[in-house]
Amino acid sequence: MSENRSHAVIVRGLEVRVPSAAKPFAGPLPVVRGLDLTVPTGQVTVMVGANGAGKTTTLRAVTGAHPFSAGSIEVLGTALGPARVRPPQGVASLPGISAHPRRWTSRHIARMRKDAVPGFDVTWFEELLTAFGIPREQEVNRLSQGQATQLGLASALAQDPRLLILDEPFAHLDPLARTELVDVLRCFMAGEDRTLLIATHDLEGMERFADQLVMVSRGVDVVSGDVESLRDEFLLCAIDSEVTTELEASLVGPTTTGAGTSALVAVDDAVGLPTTATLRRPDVSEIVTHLLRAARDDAAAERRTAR
Ligand SMILES: Nc1ncnc2c1ncn2[C@@H]1O[C@H](COP(=O)(O)OP(=O)(O)OP(=O)(O)O)[C@@H](O)[C@H]1O
Repeated sequence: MSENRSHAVIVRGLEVRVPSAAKPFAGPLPVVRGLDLTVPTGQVTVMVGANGAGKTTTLRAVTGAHPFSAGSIEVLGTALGPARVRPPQGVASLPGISAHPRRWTSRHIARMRKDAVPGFDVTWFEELLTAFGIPREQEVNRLSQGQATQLGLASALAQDPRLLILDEPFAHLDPLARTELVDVLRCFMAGEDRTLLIATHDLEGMERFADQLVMVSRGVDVVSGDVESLRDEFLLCAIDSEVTTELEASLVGPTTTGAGTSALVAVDDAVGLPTTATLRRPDVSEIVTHLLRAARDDAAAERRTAR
């Protein structure tokens, strides 16, 4: 299998610039700065990162909704030009490329999608709306934020895409709707040749669902790999004794509370821990939380050094 067939998305050295809010007359500033991303075909890739890390901007570039200034993007074997473009056929995303007129109802959207998107399955769209409990005649501008998200998801899923790109699909969903969406996405992935790229802060229920993890910090990918390998690479340790500077150097993203210090530690470094330390295998959410803390602490240390 060529790399293009084995990867639904290949991003190399991506740079995306946005206008500076602080200096509106200055040129656009890069907020994605040399990012690499590969999304294996047939797998679920989860993109994580702190607020403002550049996840949405990256996904907008990958869906052709935002121009990029350097690097390359290939989606389903098609190279995207640096200008704003339509994504190749077979790609659906949330939020979609075009916003719907605010007075439209789901019936208008079904009609428009059916005409515009080859393979749009109106029956599946209607079934998803029923499952999500979206009122058919409600105007889009009168839907709650969670319902608007569900409408967008139904519209994306009914396109029967090979590649589904979702930015924060769980935001605004109640716990039941969230759980049901994970089930819908599991069904989607059970289909042949399906790939999911999802940016989320919410990793609950992602065990045994997420295959690949990409962590973005300040516009670059700082960690990427398959979830099970990352879980094998680290242990979660709890230390209830004093953490010396030497010991701290081997801890990843440590946090100290009254109950002691908790951190990730590379499996090879675990031998250097105090004998009273307890160790166990971390889950995805724990890995991400500690890696995010490590990235934030590194950024703060860099800023201090630069002063
Ligand atoms: N249109 C814009 N104009 C100016 N700045 C922007 C614009 N879009 C994004 N940015 C800036 O780019 C940076 C990255 O934003 P982005 O939305 O990609 O982050 P994110 O990782 O998706 O964050 P979050 O998790 O909070 O959604 C932020 O500093 C943001 O303020």
